[in-house]
Amino acid sequence: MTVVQEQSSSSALEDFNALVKNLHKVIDTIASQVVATIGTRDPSLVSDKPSPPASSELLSAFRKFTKLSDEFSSYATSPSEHLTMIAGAFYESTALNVVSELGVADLIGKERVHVSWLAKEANVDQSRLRHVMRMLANRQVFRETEYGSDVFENNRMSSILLSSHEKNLKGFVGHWSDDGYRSADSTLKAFRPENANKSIFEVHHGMSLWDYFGRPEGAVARERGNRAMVGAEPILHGGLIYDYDWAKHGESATIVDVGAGMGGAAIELTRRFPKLRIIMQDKPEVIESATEFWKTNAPECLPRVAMVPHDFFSPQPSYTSLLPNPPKVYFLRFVLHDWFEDHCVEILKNIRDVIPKAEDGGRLYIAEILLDKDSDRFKHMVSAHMMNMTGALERTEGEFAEILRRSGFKIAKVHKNKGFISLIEAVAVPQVPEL
Ligand SMILES: C[S@@+](CC[C@H](N)C(=O)[O-])C[C@H]1O[C@@H](n2cnc3c(N)ncnc32)[C@H](O)[C@@H]1O
Repeated sequence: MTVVQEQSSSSALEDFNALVKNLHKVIDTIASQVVATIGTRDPSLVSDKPSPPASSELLSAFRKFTKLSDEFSSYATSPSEHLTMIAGAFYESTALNVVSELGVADLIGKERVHVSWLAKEANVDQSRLRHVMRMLANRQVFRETEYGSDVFENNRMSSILLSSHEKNLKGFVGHWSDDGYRSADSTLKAFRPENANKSIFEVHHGMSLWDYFGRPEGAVARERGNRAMVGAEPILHGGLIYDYDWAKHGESATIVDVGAGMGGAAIELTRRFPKLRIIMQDKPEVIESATEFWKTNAPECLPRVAMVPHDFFSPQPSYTSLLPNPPKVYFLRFVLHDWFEDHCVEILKNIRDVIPKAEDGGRLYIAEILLDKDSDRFKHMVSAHMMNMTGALERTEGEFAEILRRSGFKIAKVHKNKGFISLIEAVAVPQVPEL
C-alpha cells in the first residue's frame, strides 16, 4: 500500500489558482465566440430554434468548461453537499423521465400553461407535478414564467422532448432514466467476482440486453434504445459527418454500416453526400424498424440504402458477386462499446476476412468516445451506462489499438472532431495474429 503524502497548502493554492486561470480562459473564449459565432443563440434559453453549428474552438471550450466548472464547484461546496448532490442525482433523472413519459412538452406546445391544467390533462397530482417542473426549470429544462407563477413554457432544452421533433430525446431519456435506472439497481451485486463476465443488466434481468430486446416484453425497451441513438445524434455525431470528407473514398462509394441501428449516422451521411451508398446491417427486428423509420424520415435517401439483416458474429458477406462496386469501407459507430474485448475481436475479424487491402482502398472506421485525462462527466456517464447495459465500457485509444491488433488491423489515424466521438481509421495488416 502506498502512503499518500498530504498536499502542502502552497501547492493546493497553486492548483486552485491554475484552475481559476484556466476557467477564465475558456469563459473568455466562450463569451467571444458566442457573440461572434452564434450571436443568435437566445441566452435566456427560451428559443426553441435549433442552435446553429458551433465552431470547433467553441465546442472544445464548452467541453473544457464543463470539466473545469465541475472541478471548481467542488471547491465551492462542502464535501457533504457535494456528495449529497451526487447521491441524489437520480431525482433529477426520474423527474425527467416522468415529464417525458407524461408528454408534458407536447401538452405545453407553444403555449404558456398553468400547472393545474397540465396536471388535469396528464391525470396526475398537481402539487407533485409542480414540484417536478420547478426542479427541472431550475436545471433549465422548461421555464416558469416567474418563480411561483405555476405557469410553464417550453424552452430550448424541453423542446427536444416534443414528439414532433425528428431527433427528440424521449427514447434516450427512457433508455437511460427508466430502463438503465432499473437495472442499475443491481450494480453492487454485479460487482461481485462471480458476475465478472455479465453486464449489470444481465445480472438484473437474467439475460443480456440483446436477448431482452428480442423478446416481446423487451419491445418497448428496444424501440427506446433504437430511438435513443437517433435522438442522441445532435449530441454525439458532432463533426463525425461534417468534419470528415467521406466522399474521399469516391463520390458514389459504398459504406457498410455494421450494427447500424436505425441508421442515425447513415441518414446524415446520405443527406450530406448525395451519391454515397450505404449497406445497413443489423438484427432482423432492428432492420424492420429502421426501414419504417427511413420511409417516414428520409424517403429521398432510401434508394441509396440497402437494409440487410445480418448477425455480425457470423461471416461478413463478401458482396463481390452481388455489386459492381463492392464496398471497401466498413463503419461501426457505437458498436464496440457494447462488447467485451473478445467479442470485439470476433466482430472485427469477420470484417478483416472480407475488407480489401489498405493499398486497394480498404478502410475500417470506428466511431467511439475515446477516454483520456480530459474526459468530462458526460463521457464518464456514457461509459457507466455501457457498463450497466452491456458490460463493456468506453475505451482509451491504446485499448482500441490492442483490440485492432488482435483482429488483424492497425490504426492509420485517429481523427478528432467536434463533439464527443473520435473516428479511428484503421487498415488491415497482412497477417492476422494467431491468438
Ligand atoms: C449502440 S447501437 C448503435 C447503432 C448505430 N451504429 C448508431 O450509432 O446509431 C448498437 C447496435 O448493434 C446492434 N447489434 C447488437 N448485436 C448485434 C448482432 N449480433 N449483429 C448485428 N447487430 C447487432 C444493435 O441492434 C444496435 O442497433
